[in-house]
Formats: sequence, structure tokens, C-alpha cells
Amino acid sequence: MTASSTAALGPAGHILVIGAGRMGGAMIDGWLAGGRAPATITVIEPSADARARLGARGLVAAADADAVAVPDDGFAVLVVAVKPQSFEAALPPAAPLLSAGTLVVSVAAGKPVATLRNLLGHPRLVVRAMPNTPAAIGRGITGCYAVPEVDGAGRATAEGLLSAVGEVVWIADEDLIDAVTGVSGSGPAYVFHMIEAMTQAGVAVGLPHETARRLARATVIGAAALADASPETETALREAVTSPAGTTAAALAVLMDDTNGLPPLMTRAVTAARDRGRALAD
Ligand SMILES: NC(=O)C1=CN([C@@H]2O[C@H](COP(=O)(O)OP(=O)(O)OC[C@H]3O[C@@H](n4cnc5c(N)ncnc54)[C@H](OP(=O)(O)O)[C@@H]3O)[C@@H](O)[C@H]2O)C=CC1
Ligand SMILES: O=C(O)[C@@H]1CCC=N1
Repeated sequence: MTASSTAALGPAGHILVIGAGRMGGAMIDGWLAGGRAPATITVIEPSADARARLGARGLVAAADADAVAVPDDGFAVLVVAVKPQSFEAALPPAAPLLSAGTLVVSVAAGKPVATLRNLLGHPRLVVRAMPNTPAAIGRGITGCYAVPEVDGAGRATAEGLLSAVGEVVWIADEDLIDAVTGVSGSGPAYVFHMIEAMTQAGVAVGLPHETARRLARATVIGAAALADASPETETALREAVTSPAGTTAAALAVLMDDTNGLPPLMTRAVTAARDRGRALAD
């Protein structure tokens, strides 16, 4: 396989996935839903239960790298989806499974290209990708960085895999992957916490917990669906809820406060996630 042949990850090209947990599993679900043949996906996954479930769906599941049979045409793509803390154990044994043309796509937070290369026998073609869990329903968004050695066709290969689970955005600077993690990789948790916080606030002003939760949950889901369906900007949609001197204006005076409101709080939260991603590099 040549360096550029990875671009042709057609229906028969093989994918190796290390780690089929929440993120790896969500991506696999997306590929299968998109029509990829299960037998073209080999997964290294230590959990026997997970392997049994993957095998039942027609994927090739191995407990470790030693148990993986490399297909005749090699693996076109390796997807690294283990936790950063598992890198040292999980990656070096997989190095012999790669060929010169294998495109390595890592979704791990924090771990830089240099570390991936050191642990995987110095592959040339590396993409760092930061997806998020709405990928499980095809509604994710992934920020990606490709090393200069990955040509347009290689990017197309990565984009083909990642767009099966949602939108794809490319960034030109590897350092900004940690910022992507802070906004969208970790972001779904912020939205779920918004539901929790609105529920808690509803209880604080007298609503029964289940009623508050139902109202909060349907509001977040409905507002997101409206933002998705509407041609209006978020600002216009917010203004449409806000009557002059009304109830929403009273709430937004609290939420939009320059010092104690949501924007400075969110900036602190995103910065903390970005900084944690940077720290995971070590
Ligand atoms: N969850 C998220 O929202 C996102 C996660 N990510 C990134 O995805 C990666 C995985 O995270 P997530 O899916 O949440 O974590 P999970 O723990 O759900 O998945 C990791 C998987 O890797 C398996 N694993 C552990 N050790 C090995 C090994 N030596 N070889 C092969 N597989 C192994 C685990 O198996 P077992 O459980 O049996 O140990 C588990 O199934 C992380 O690097 C994270 O930064 C990126 C974007 C979003
Ligand atoms: O919390 C984490 O570290 C991972 C990366 C982005 C979402 N989950």
C-alpha cells in the first residue's frame, strides 16, 4: 500500500479501531448505519462482553493486538479511541499492524501527534480528531487537524469516516484541538448540565422535581431543535423570546452579566477543559 492509497478507503478498505467504548462505539454505530460492511472493521477491545456484542454484529473483535489478523490489503485506517491514560499500554503493541499507508486517526483528548508517532512506530499519516457523543445519533461535530503529510485525498478519507457521525470542521493548528475539545468535545456535558441546573432552579422556586425536570429537558431539546430548524441567528431567536421589561429580560440581566453571568463562566469552563487537554499531553 502506498502513502496515498489510504485515500481510497472504499467499501472494502479495512479499519482497525483500538477501543470500542463510548466514542469508538458511537463511531462504529455511525459507520454501520451508513452501510459499511461490518467485516471491514476490526476492533481491539479488552472487554469480553463488548467483543461478544461486536462479534454478534459481524465485526472482527480481538482482545489484543497479537490476536489481530492483518488483511491482505492492510489496514487503510487506524482509529485510536482509548483514553489518554491507556496510550502506553494500548498503542505500542498495535504498531506492527500498520503499513506505510495506514492513516492514523486519533480521537483522544490531549495526546499530540508526536506522542502518537512515538508509540505507534512513527506513522507518517496522522489526523487528530475531536468528535463528541451526539455522534451516536449521527448529530456529532468533529474538529480535525491533519499533519502536512496527509494530502487532500487522505483528508477526504478521514472526513468520510467522521462525517458518517456528523459535521466535520478542519483546523490548521494542532494546538487548537484542545480549544475544540473545550467547546464541542466536552460541550454536550455542559448542555446536559444546563438541564440539571434548570431543574434545580425550578425546584428552588417551588416546582416538584419531576415537573421541573420535564420542563427543563423539553425546553433545552425544543430550543435546540428550533435553532436547528430556523434560519434565524441564536441572537434573533433569543430576542424573540424577550419581551421589553418582561420576565425573560429579568432572567437575562442575570445570565448576561459581564462579571457574574454565563459568558465569563463559560469562558472559564472552556478554558479549564482546554488547559486539561494540554496537561493530558504529558
Ligand atoms: N466520551 C466523549 O465524549 C469523548 C471522548 N473522546 C476521546 O475518546 C477516547 C475514549 O473515550 P471514551 O470512549 O469516553 O472512553 P471509554 O472508556 O468509554 O472507551 C475506551 C475503550 O477503550 C478500551 N480499552 C482500554 N484499554 C485498552 C487497550 N489496551 N486496548 C484496546 N482497548 C482498550 C476500554 O475497554 P475497558 O472499558 O474494558 O477498559 C473502553 O472500551 C478518549 O481518548 C477521549 O479523550 C473524544 C471526544 C469525546
Ligand atoms: O472528558 C474527556 O476528557 C473527553 C474528551 C472530550 C469529552 N470527553
